[in-house]
Amino acid sequence: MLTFDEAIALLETVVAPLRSETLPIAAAADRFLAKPLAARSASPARTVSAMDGYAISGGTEVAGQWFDLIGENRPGAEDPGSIAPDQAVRVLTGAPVPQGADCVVMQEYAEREGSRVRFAEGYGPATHIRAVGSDFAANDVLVAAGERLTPRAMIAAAAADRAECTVSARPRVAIIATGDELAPPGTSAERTGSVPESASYGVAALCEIMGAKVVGRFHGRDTIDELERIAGEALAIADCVVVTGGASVGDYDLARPMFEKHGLELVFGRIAIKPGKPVWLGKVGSKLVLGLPGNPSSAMVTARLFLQPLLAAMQGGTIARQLCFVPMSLGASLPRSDSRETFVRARSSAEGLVPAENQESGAQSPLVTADWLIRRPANSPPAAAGDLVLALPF
Ligand SMILES: Nc1nc2c(c(=O)[nH]1)N[C@H]1C(S)=C(S)[C@@H](COP(=O)(O)OP(=O)(O)OC[C@H]3O[C@@H](n4cnc5c(N)ncnc54)[C@H](O)[C@@H]3O)O[C@H]1N2
Ligand code: MOO
Repeated sequence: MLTFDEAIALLETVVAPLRSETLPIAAAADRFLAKPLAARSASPARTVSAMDGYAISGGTEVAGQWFDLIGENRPGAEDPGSIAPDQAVRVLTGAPVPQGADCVVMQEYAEREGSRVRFAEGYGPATHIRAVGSDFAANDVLVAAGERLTPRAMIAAAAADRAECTVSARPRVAIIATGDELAPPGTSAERTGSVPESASYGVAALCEIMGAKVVGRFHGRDTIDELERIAGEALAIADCVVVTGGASVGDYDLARPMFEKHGLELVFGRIAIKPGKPVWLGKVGSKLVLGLPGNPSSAMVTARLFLQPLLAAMQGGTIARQLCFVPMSLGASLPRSDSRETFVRARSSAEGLVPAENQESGAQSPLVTADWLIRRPANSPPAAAGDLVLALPF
């Protein structure tokens, strides 16, 4: 069996960024940039005040000295003017400072008398002046290709002063849940032996959060004819097909066979991880097919570990960014781990990461609060509260 890292390396070889499109900045939130976004001009474009106060020269050493107040600069003022050493200009936050000024004194320190102003001791050492280009220079790349336009990055994107940007198209994903026993939520109690189909709901939500568009949802019964037909329909409408269940070695595990007629080329199958051993990846022409185990915890863990990086990479994002495991402190102990590399579902708390009690692949209720995955190498010894572990937001 492959290791997790070997499987991810293979995934990286088969995923390519999709087509791109140009959008108005306002419509590009949450999308991945396909072309770098460079600043049209510097920010600030002129040297400006960071406070409401008075621009003077003489720095922070002139407490008590009177200055002649010769004018006022507001944000947007076209001509910043200039001052001599005994003069001051009233400035508002964001206003250009006059030539010759080297300090803005906050108005809380000012004493005004007619058209004169002086300042109390202690107004320094900050000069409250933002130098031209101190945030970024003209032509600086503010958002690199492959970055996502998060709410934070949207600020920088708009600050670049461009009306449009070029982003990757949203991957179209079709999801197929396989299994005779599955029933849509709300109908399972009506049929003895059925279980609510849950795995695809987590997968679909993850797709949306990752910027993909879910273009089809299918439920396939465990007959090869029906599954082959559904596989064909899903491949026709999607860039990526995710199939849940039927991934293991049982007589009715048809997730891979259903794509064989369509020309499936396997990229990897069966990984030495727990949960998620049966996860597999294939290609049908330019389309990717990801097979997730049916057990809901396994499906969600493998969606996080494989589908999330895959969707990012289809949009030009980096896989490493999606799999950045960070050192975290354990909030409770962990037993010795299995002979497979293990991804422990845990919830964050003020004490550190607390592993969920139920680590069964079929468990569903712990997923609500398990917001981290702890990565444990195969055969790890027991770990105690306070120990550092590597973990990934889940
Ligand atoms: N002899 C072996 N048996 C199993 C092995 C093995 O190596 N040898 N692997 C086990 C592992 S690990 C996993 S994980 C499961 C996964 O198997 P499948 O992907 O084939 O999943 P199914 O058999 O279709 O279903 C397993 C389980 O999950 C429920 N399920 C399936 N789909 C959904 C869904 N969309 N929503 C909710 N629940 C779902 C299904 O009813 C079963 O209970 O195989 C082990 N077996
Ligand atoms: O590897 Mo399976 O996903 O543990 O139950």
